[in-house]
Amino acid sequence: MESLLAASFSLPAAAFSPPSSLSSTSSSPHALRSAVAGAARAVRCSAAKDSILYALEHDEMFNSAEVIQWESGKSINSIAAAQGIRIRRRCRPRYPSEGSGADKAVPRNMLEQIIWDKEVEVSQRKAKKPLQKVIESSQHAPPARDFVGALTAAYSRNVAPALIAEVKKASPSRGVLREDFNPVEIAQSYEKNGAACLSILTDEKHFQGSFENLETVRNSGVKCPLLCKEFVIDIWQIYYARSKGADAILLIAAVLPDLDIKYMLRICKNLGMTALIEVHDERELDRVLKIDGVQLIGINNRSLETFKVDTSNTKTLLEKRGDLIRDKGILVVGESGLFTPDDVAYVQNAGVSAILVGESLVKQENPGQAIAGLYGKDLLH
Ligand SMILES: O=P(O)(O)OC[C@@H](O)[C@@H](O)c1c[nH]c2ccccc12
Repeated sequence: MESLLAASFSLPAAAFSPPSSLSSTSSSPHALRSAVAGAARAVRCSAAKDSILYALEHDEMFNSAEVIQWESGKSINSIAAAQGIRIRRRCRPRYPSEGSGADKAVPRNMLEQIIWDKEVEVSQRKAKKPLQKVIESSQHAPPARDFVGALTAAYSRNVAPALIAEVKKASPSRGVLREDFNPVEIAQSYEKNGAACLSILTDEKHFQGSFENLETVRNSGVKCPLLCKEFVIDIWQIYYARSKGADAILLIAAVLPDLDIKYMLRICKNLGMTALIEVHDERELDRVLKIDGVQLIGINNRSLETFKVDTSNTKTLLEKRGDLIRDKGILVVGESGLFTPDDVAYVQNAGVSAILVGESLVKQENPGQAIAGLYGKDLLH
């Protein structure tokens, strides 16, 4: 796994007795970087090594705080748990002192199940197409479109939350939403009826989506910026999404420790992509608000652990943190469970600039025409 934390915690502890120059108070960033590079070169696990060396060579973020975490010998699961993250990772090698960890456990909820399946899927995909190859493909993709720009333009055009319309065939909570599913037709009809951006689900196992859907929509002449709706656990997926034409990608705070979010944000920025960082509760929101460079936060009204939907979640979180969010110039997307003009007005009054809607559109015979029903008016292009 190529995320920075994943890579670092794949290292055997013995490979990681850094020189004393690595102490956070005494070393310069340069000394840190070269010490870390030295340690990385000594590592036998090639995926971890590639990832670290790649990060260093491409001037990815590496600071003393991370090295301290790295040095601490804590597993990603215990670091994540300390940040309030309940979702455990399974496939990452552990420190010997950690015992059997999550290996023999059963998943505690659907999100954990999805993440464990995703770990297997990503490692299989990477075996077929290693990180370097996928980075090369991403460099040949047409440039990323301005996701945030499209949202703000649509907001001022309509004086209503900009629409991110979702191309979604099925979900674990709702089953198949649309039998006759043609992603390009749905995307074109959303665009024609005023969607600012589109969200394309790419998870196959639980949502019946695919990266092929993302790619065909991107190549179909649709101009709206595209969000890759994926369960990202590894930077490989970000480069892959870009190589298939994504302009933005979802990062879920319930799954990713702060350090992974920071690292992934940096990669998105380098690729010209926008990260939509999804939160569901106050603790996740507070974590994300401490991270620099966040432009877009999604408040999911649906818990991915219990699937309970509660639209007042957006309102409650914005009552608590709306001022800080505005001061930071962050745009908020209200996500899930929106069906009527009243729902849209409710989240608009709560302070969102955009909404992310799947089910209530995709279930209608003509998903594009359903947009006017959702807003109670036609949207301008
Ligand atoms: O179909 P709905 O209730 O309108 O929801 C859309 C979107 O918010 C939802 O699909 C979603 C939000 N966050 C996610 C993360 C993964 C998968 C799916 C999602």
